[in-house]
Amino acid sequence: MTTVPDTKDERRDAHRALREARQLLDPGLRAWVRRLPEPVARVASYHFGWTDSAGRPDTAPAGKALRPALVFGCAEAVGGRAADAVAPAVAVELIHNFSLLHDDILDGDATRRHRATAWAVFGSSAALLAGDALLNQAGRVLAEPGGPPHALTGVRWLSDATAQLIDGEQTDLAFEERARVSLDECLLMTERKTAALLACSCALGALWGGGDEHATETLRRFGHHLGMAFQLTDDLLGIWGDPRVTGKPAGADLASRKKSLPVVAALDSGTPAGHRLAELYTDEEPGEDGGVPVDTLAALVAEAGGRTWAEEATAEQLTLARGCLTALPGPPEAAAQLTALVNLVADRDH
Ligand SMILES: CC(C)=CCC/C(C)=C/CC/C(C)=C/COP(=O)(O)OP(=O)(O)O
Repeated sequence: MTTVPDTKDERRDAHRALREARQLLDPGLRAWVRRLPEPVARVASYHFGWTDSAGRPDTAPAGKALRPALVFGCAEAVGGRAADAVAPAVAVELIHNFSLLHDDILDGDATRRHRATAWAVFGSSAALLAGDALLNQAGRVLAEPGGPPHALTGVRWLSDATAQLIDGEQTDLAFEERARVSLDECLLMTERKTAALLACSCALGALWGGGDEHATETLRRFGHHLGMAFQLTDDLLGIWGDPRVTGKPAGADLASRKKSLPVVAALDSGTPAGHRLAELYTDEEPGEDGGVPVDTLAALVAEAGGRTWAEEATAEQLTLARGCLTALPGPPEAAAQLTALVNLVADRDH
């Protein structure tokens, strides 16, 4: 959504990195999901796009695998091998998908990745338990007997990131009940809900790649900035994204009165459009017919400067992320691949 100095080559590199991450990740991820009891294995398998609602093999979109790509990229950026970092890549993808399964129930979202959400197909109880099962498997993946000596550190980091994710989610939900939320509060919620897991993915990759403390903490910071930019873009797509590309209904965040970053920036702007938006957000709850058209709300967010603020904040976070990649100990191609992923986040449309 933001204009970046991108090239076709970089974009091709980034897509290749995501494809390769998916290939390296999938056998391990499938094996850990297969170990789950029925019916949670079937619900999880549907959620990942491997089977349809009747349990028949399917090839539905399984997600971008951004977090695993960061694990692998950061392992290589400190001079290690991506193939040695499969366990943390599987673990972060399990946590990510636990959070999506639960998030769809909490938000009542009926569509994800262009198909019906797991709860919409199998019911809330089944989807809730499938999420629980993925969360539990993530810890097991890292704590497997015979793992590396730093495995326990990895378990602690992942557990810390998951605690932040849960806290961020509950804060996000609490915002919906509040008339006013400050931008600082919203940024902190974003850091916890989204950036913490991306930062952890990068740190785990560096740890499994044998990086020293300085490189590992630099890459954790890289993941934090990339995560902030990722959620800012997600919030922009949640209002102005093309539903045919995002796989979610148009303006879904506005219809559910989410206090996402562009909305909070608009509400905080002190402009007439911001005041009008505040009246509509609090006084007119979405009714049977959806209440105020989301187009009206989206126009007010833009008029109050919320869209421009979010685009500028995204660009700032991406610049900070790129700045973390200048002096890494691994081969330059590995840092270049991470830069390509940054540009892909900058340019993402789903
Ligand atoms: C505890 C709990 C319920 C937490 C919820 C946290 C939550 C859903 C945060 C949103 C993060 C986000 C932008 C996900 C989309 O990731 P993506 O675009 O990488 O997804 P993909 O895998 O489909 O590509």
